[in-house]
Amino acid sequence: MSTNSPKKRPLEEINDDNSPKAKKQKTQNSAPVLYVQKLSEDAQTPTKGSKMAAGYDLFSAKEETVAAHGKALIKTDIAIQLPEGCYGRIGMLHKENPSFITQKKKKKLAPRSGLAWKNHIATGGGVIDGDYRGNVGVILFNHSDEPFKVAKGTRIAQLILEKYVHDSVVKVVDSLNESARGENGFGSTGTDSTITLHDKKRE
Ligand SMILES: O=c1ccn([C@H]2C[C@H](O)[C@@H](COP(=O)(O)OP(=O)(O)OP(=O)(O)O)O2)c(=O)[nH]1
Repeated sequence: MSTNSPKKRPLEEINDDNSPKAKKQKTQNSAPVLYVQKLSEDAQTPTKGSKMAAGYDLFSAKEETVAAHGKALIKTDIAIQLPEGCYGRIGMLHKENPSFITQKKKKKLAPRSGLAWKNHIATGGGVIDGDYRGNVGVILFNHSDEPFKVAKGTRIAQLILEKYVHDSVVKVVDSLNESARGENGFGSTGTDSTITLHDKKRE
């Protein structure tokens, strides 16, 4: 056998490169990373409810009560470093999400959906800057007549990683380019009153 002939890779190695396992590993290696620092023993790692879920569930680190028609800042006891070019947006758990389930009671309550929806709980604030390294807090508003108890370890909100333009500049101008929508807004595309508004304009 000639010593100059190019080295052939074993067949198994080639197959390995294309195997679903190898592909998954490659994807994982190049995936954007959300770094999470736990600030106390009560902190929980954000988790995705499903593979295609848009957001990571965030958990309350302490027991808190949100007063009726009141608000509270619920600490997660995690600090995060977002992937380059992203900010974090805190949003409400989807109403179909089995939310507000304490870890202990999970088995018992798992089929329940949308306590957030049923209990008139909404999130406020919600923008986590890329350079923020403090405790991620979730502002909860309670629009109901009853106090809302948040147990330790409760899923309270979701964190969505969103890409944004961070290097834009502001220019003040006398006019803007034309668009099909123009100044129409606030339900202009879907309510009867808007149709009247459009009709009036055409007259
Ligand atoms: O729901 C929220 C909103 C904000 N923050 C944190 C992350 C964010 O980067 C920082 C500052 O938030 P924001 O800029 O909205 O508040 P601000 O009142 O403008 O404060 P600052 O002057 O510190 O920017 O507070 C949270 O943990 N949860």
